[in-house]
Amino acid sequence: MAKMYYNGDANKNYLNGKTVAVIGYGSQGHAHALNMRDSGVNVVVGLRKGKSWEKAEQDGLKVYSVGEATAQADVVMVLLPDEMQPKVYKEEIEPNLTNQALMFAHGFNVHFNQIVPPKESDVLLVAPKGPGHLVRRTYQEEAGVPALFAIYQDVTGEAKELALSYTQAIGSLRAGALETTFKEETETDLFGEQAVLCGGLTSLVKAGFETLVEAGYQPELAYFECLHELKLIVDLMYEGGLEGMRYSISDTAQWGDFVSGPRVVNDDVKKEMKAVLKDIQEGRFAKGWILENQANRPEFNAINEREKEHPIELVGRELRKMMPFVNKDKKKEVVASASN
Ligand SMILES: NC(=O)C1=CN([C@@H]2O[C@H](COP(=O)(O)OP(=O)(O)OC[C@H]3O[C@@H](n4cnc5c(N)ncnc54)[C@H](OP(=O)(O)O)[C@@H]3O)[C@@H](O)[C@H]2O)C=CC1
Ligand SMILES: CC[C@](O)(C(C)=O)C(=O)O
Ligand SMILES: [Mg+2]
Ligand SMILES: [Mg+2]
Repeated sequence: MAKMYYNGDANKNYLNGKTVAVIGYGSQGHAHALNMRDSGVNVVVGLRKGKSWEKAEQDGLKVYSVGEATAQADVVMVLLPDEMQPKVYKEEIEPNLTNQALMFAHGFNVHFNQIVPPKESDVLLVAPKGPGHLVRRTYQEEAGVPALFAIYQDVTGEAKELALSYTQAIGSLRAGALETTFKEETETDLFGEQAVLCGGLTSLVKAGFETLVEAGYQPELAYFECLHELKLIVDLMYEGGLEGMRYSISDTAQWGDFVSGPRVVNDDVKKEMKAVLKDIQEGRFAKGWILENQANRPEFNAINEREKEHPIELVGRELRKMMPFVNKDKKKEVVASASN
């Protein structure tokens, strides 16, 4: 089994007297900044003027331009959207780097050579394995989201101490962290979000919903069956793995799980998953995403608009209005993140 790191493995004083600049205040940025602030770390936020700037100030944080935040920090955590990072790094972060440690939450830009860090800096990543809003919410619940950390460059000999101390300060050592490389983090994160967590899941949900609706069943029922209940089932998997979930479902469901699950996610699906992984490993996915951004995202925007109008979204929006308990906390987060 891989070596796991928990709270007892971190030097909790390592960040004392140091300043951490969190660049960006979106999903991950707000969570890292607030969790570290609440853990007693001196945090500043680096941003451009706008919605996030106002929000970070309202949250009681000190906000500066990206360059000013970088210049005064000992540690610089880059939490801008991946596609924005190379430009902001070149124009505002790099000119203000002396020997600060440079950190990321995803290895994409370093691994695919879009950012070439200076030789004088420790370079590392701390990547929570969960959405930023849950990194914040679980921290407030005295829990945490697991994380990966990786050292790309260790000039001071202290990079691992920093990684662990940082991981502790955002609450992730409560759940456990493990060491990886920039390559492994980048490739597995991209694969997970494309094949399983986001791409695989949304396609599975839509295909199930469409199958029921096309067969004449009520859309509201199909929404409850294929989307709403998914959270309840996944919560059981989160708590007790596949076995824990199967304990709670009927034996009829479990038999259907065994015999029909592999018919749906069959060998052809796995073959396609392997092809997706290969595109990631060989840089084709990264190249396509970089080019899509250079062209101002024509395909991304078109698909995004189309997806918002999918019947499952239309019916879901109406049904959730009648279930305020479903998103009483999330409502605030979604409104806030929509403004980022
Ligand atoms: N989302 C997640 O949960 C996860 C993300 N990651 C990684 O974390 C990193 C951050 O991702 P994520 O949190 O999703 O990013 P977001 O899209 O949520 O970040 C948006 C933030 O970046 C700011 N920003 C954008 N452009 C600029 C700019 N030119 N100058 C200054 N600030 C700017 C925005 O400010 P403004 O309001 O002014 O637009 C906003 O505060 C990425 O590397 C991602 O891969 C890793 C694990 C999970
Ligand atoms: C699953 C998507 C993710 O990788 C994440 C929340 O971990 C991301 O890039 O947002
Ligand atoms: Mg991820
Ligand atoms: Mg990701």
